[in-house]
Amino acid sequence: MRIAVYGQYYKDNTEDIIEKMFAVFEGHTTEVIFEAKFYNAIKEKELLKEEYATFSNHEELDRRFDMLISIGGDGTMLRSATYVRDKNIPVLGINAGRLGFLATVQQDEIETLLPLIFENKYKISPRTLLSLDYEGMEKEDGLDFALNEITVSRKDTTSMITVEVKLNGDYLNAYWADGLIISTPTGSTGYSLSCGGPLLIPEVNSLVITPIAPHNLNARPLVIPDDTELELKVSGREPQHLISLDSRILTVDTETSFFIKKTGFKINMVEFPDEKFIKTLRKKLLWGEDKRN
Ligand SMILES: NC(=O)c1ccc[n+]([C@@H]2O[C@H](COP(=O)([O-])OP(=O)(O)OC[C@H]3O[C@@H](n4cnc5c(N)ncnc54)[C@H](O)[C@@H]3O)[C@@H](O)[C@H]2O)c1
Ligand SMILES: Nc1ncnc2c1ncn2[C@@H]1O[C@H](COP(=O)(O)OP(=O)(O)OP(=O)(O)O)[C@@H](O)[C@H]1O
Repeated sequence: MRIAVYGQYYKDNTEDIIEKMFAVFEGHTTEVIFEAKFYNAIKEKELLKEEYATFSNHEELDRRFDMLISIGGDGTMLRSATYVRDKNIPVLGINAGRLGFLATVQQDEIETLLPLIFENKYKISPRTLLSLDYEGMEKEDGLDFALNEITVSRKDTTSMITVEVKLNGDYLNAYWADGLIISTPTGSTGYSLSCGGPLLIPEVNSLVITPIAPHNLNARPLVIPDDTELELKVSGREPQHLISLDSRILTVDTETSFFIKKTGFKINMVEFPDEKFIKTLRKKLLWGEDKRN
């Protein structure tokens, strides 16, 4: 099996994770490739018994790899998507962070769950992504699509912005707010949820438009079909505003029309039979903890 490994940080618990992971790899024919910066951090600590090949960007990650293992939190999973892009390489997240909605394999589950990938005992959960486009946009790496959400927000000001939204060319609304979130089902448990948006099961073919602190109190989160093409335009006191794609940020001139639609590819997340999305939801949202039910 050809496995790519990615992590953003080297922390105290990285050593334990790497050791457990390689203990599982032993006894299986594996070809491992590391993201270069993560590899250098691990190498410095003399954790590895042999030398490994590295990749530094998505072009260097070979399409024929069978899986990418992301070591970190949800933020690291989001960044993993920028390496995998349209390559169809399944992504498995080992959670070294806190919440772990996307990185679902906990550190103490590595020895029990990781062997299942060699026995083909896992499912793929395909996740919808969003793409961004506007005139003059520079297609920088990782700045043209999002797994969680695309957000517009104010920049260098406390005053609200007005976000005009059209759906397939039809005028929907002008949101007067701190910003607006266009979320995928995956992102529905992230920023959108914090702003009152609904939870969506990953397989649902929908997107959510969630205003961030709207001043018009009758503006509400709206669920739309995921084949909708959105056109947004921001006006406000400042000459520029921000657009975020997951954890990545762009500065854009106000009055620029920009377009959001789902990408032609999906990110394949690895899901184990005992770690399905609804179980993660129950665990993370503490459902069932209320002693009255
Ligand atoms: N107020 C908020 O809730 C808020 C604000 C900004 C960004 N975010 C989320 O953070 C993401 C970026 O992550 P980061 O690590 O770079 O930022 P970060 O370090 O600020 O972490 C944000 C938190 O959001 C969680 N998160 C990320 N994706 C999630 C998902 N799909 N479901 C449930 N929780 C999720 C992470 O586990 C983390 O606890 C954004 O895509 C956005 O969804 C949330
Ligand atoms: N490779 C790693 N090894 C060990 N610990 C890590 C690694 N990557 C991340 N962490 C720990 O997880 C924390 C969060 O990581 P990350 O930025 O990926 O996730 P996050 O978006 O903040 O999400 P979460 O809330 O799930 O932790 C880091 O501050 C760090 O403590």
